[in-house]
Amino acid sequence: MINIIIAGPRGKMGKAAINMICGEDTFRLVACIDRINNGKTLKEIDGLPNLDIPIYDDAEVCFQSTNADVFVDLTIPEVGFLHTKAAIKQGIRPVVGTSGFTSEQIAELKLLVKDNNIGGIIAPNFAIGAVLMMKFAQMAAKYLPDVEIIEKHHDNKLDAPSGTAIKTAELIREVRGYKKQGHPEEKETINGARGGELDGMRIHSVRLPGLVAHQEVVFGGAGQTLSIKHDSLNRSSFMDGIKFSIHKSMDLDELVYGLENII
Ligand SMILES: NC(=O)C1=CN([C@@H]2O[C@H](COP(=O)(O)OP(=O)(O)OC[C@H]3O[C@@H](n4cnc5c(N)ncnc54)[C@H](OP(=O)(O)O)[C@@H]3O)[C@@H](O)[C@H]2O)C=CC1
Ligand SMILES: O=C(O)C1=N[C@H](C(=O)O)C[C@H](O)C1
Repeated sequence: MINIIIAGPRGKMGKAAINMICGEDTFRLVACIDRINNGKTLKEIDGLPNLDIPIYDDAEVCFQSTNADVFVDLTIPEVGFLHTKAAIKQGIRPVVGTSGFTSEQIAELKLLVKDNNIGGIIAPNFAIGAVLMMKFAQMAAKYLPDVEIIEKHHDNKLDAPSGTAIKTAELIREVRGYKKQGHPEEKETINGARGGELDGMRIHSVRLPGLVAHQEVVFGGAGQTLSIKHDSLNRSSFMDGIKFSIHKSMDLDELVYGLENII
């Protein structure tokens, strides 16, 4: 039995993850972290399972008072980072879905995990289709190095570009390095028209109501283009990846960044 704490239980991902965890025979939800509802239990919150699971607003108090194996964070980067540090210091294995951590923060967490002799996972995207899209894009970039990334999300998303778009660009960078793209003398007449830039790759973030999570990686070569596209149509797309990561985190002895490294 794996004892699990979740932060962000009222969020879109938190709710879906709680339902998934409560339906698994080998998982036991033991506490939640929520900035409101301290001292209440899950069953007192509308839309959450009718369970006597305690809720804490203070992550450190939660980790010190609860016997847990794995901590799942589905919040926002600023608090998610603090939660994750506190969990690791308590020897609780992190499974982080929250996007928007900087590379410096990820490096700091990797060291902390090593120092505490545990393992864990930070996954910019838990959907297997998205992981394949990123890997296929990395394969294609070896042959078609001119590439732009278009990610589209719901308009409640706080971070831009998405964690998935950053991870995609990082994977492509591993095979092609820096490459200046577009006309050498191109100029924006409206700021941001060419998107954000990572090692010469342009990343365009679209935010609209009605969208969930979508990304297209577009390659261009002489007389041809190649598009690799993934769509998450609802949040069930992420649940198998979270389930897998919780199990896998129990065997890891390092903090892995990206599901592609362990599937
Ligand atoms: N890795 C993956 O596959 C996926 C990752 N994500 C990421 O997961 C995270 C959550 O996404 P989603 O569920 O859609 O977002 P929601 O906005 O629906 O939920 C976010 C949760 O975080 C809580 N929260 C926000 N601010 C604070 C704060 N200052 N202190 C404590 N809690 C806070 C919210 O509580 P409150 O209501 O009080 O603000 C809410 O419960 C995001 O970072 C998103 O990018 C999303 C989908 C897939
Ligand atoms: O906020 C979201 O919704 C998502 N966030 C993750 C990201 O930033 O890549 C994963 C997925 O795209 C959904």
